[in-house]
Amino acid sequence: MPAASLDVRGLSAGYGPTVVLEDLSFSVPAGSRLSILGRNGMGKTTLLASLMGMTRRYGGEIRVDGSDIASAKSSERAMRGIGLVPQTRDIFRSLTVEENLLVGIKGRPRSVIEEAYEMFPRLKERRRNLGWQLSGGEQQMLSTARTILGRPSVLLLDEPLEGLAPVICDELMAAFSRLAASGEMTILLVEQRLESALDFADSVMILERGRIVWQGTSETLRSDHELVERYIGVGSLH
Ligand SMILES: Nc1ncnc2c1ncn2[C@@H]1O[C@H](COP(=O)(O)OP(=O)(O)OP(=O)(O)O)[C@@H](O)[C@H]1O
Repeated sequence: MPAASLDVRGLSAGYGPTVVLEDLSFSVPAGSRLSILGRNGMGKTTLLASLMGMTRRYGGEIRVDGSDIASAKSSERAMRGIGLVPQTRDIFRSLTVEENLLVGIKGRPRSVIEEAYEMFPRLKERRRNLGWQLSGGEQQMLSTARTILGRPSVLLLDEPLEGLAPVICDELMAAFSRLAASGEMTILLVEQRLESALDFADSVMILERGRIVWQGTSETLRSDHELVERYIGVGSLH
């Protein structure tokens, strides 16, 4: 599937009776990259989960290449091109790397696993290791690779760098940039590391208490220290 556009209009969502996201509207053109920023607990994970159909929706539209998927179940959204790499790095701990990847190929030939190994050569070295034997960085690579083997047209990455060593973060960000440059996916990245988020994205959205408080280009945000301090935190930019 080629990259798809994402248009969200008036999205309100939450958990049970709790409304977390209120009236969000934004657009991400096909093949572009959006970083989603904001302090802890502001609704970033809830937004990605809502795009994947894992929360309760109170209203609004979610259009992928123009067609509304807001009422579709998670499994149907996955079929229609949404792929989520969750913050929890969901992998099967008792399966090998290769078995985990086989789960992600969705009916494509087994040989496509090589695409994952090309993206993350470390996974090839570890292909017979069990999920629980992997480092945090390798688990993130596996979780990402498994989602990507399903060829999503809109990829959602939830804090992929959390808790990882700088050298692994660089490796992952380079892989995400290569994916974005391929033009095959539209990518939404939730990331606390501001420099990485700005380097990666064309545009940025800041959430505060479940609302969008700022949208603009990475360049504009990078040069506006007051804005960064107000919504993200003092000393976030180096
Ligand atoms: N399963 C849940 N049930 C009820 N409330 C929840 C649930 N998950 C998150 N929340 C609440 O929703 C709000 C937004 O949380 P969310 O995890 O989306 O924020 P976040 O910006 O991703 O934060 P972080 O950077 O810490 O991951 C918080 O007030 C949180 O307590």
